[in-house]
Amino acid sequence: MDSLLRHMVDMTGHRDHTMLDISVVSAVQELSGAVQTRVLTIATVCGQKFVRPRACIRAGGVACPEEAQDGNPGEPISAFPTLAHCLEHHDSRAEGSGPDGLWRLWLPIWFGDKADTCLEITHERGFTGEAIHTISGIVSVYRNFQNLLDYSERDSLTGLLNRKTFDDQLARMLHASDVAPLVPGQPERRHHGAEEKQWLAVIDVDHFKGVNDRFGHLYGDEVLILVANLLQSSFRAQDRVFRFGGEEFVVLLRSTTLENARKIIDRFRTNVEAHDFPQVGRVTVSVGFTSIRATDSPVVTLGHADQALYFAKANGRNRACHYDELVAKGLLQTIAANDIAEFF
Ligand SMILES: Nc1nc2c(ncn2[C@@H]2O[C@H](COP(=O)(O)OP(=O)(O)OP(=O)(O)O)[C@@H](O)[C@H]2O)c(=O)[nH]1
Repeated sequence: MDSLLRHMVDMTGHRDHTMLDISVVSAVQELSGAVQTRVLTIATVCGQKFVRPRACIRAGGVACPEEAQDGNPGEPISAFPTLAHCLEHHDSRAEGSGPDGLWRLWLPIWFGDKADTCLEITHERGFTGEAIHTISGIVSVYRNFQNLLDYSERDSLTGLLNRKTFDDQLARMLHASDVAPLVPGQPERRHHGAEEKQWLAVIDVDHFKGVNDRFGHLYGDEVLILVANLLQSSFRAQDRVFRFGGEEFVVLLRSTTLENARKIIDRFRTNVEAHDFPQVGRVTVSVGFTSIRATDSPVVTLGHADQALYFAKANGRNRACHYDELVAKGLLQTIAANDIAEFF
């Protein structure tokens, strides 16, 4: 019992999804004597379900997060027929033995009718009723805590990630293996296509004060919710979309070329322009974007995107401007890091 309590204290002490995943696999692994315990992400891509490990621990091994690989959604759910059947029937658990002779227990984490996380426990023998009871208890605490973390990371109006989460996500992006630190005097090392980079875009709704003044705050709020929906449908699953507050949004775009970043951002801008907003009609957005360099602090990167956004606002609105291009053309001055810090 002491061990169970220790694991519960450890699990609920985290304020981060990755650490929470690691502590749940460690707890289940130790208490059930399993061969392997994994947290799986169940992602839906183009209507098809895929399964990807997110954290894993093996007998005698060390728990570790599994790195998501860009563009790889994981294995198709058809490789997990028992789990697929369980999800289809909204069951709370499923068990079965595999071709390797090992026994597996799957416990999907249901939120309403959606389960995008599942615990998988592999054992040499079947599970006793008592073991399933204990594991299910741990999974319930994990589920509640995950819900709490989600709530604290999201903006209550739009459901997008909030400003508080941004610094952490940007730091992770900077530490990801595909962002190579720049060594002065040496060319940038790249892991994907020659021109692939990470990008940060700041998006601001044009003349939003006018929307509130003419139609009232309720319609203003609805515009923000619809813009958030358009953001989520216009960007890819591996990109991250945040509401920074008010009518300002930020997107982190993963590994893509300048040409693609421009195309994706412009597709979003035209999607907003073409959308018929109830009562309000036409709404437009301005965007400033910049590449993310490992040598620049988050404040400097945000400052660059903001400078490009203000240029877009001052030059007609309803347009997307690229910071580095404006600087190269002499249309923007680079501001020293100290001066940018004073703005924030
Ligand atoms: N409805 C609603 N309005 C908000 C919210 N947060 C901020 N606002 C309003 O957003 C407006 C922002 O106006 P401004 O910063 O003057 O900018 P703008 O009118 O969009 O003009 P430009 O950015 O120059 O195109 C203000 O009137 C705020 O009160 C919110 O959550 N809901």
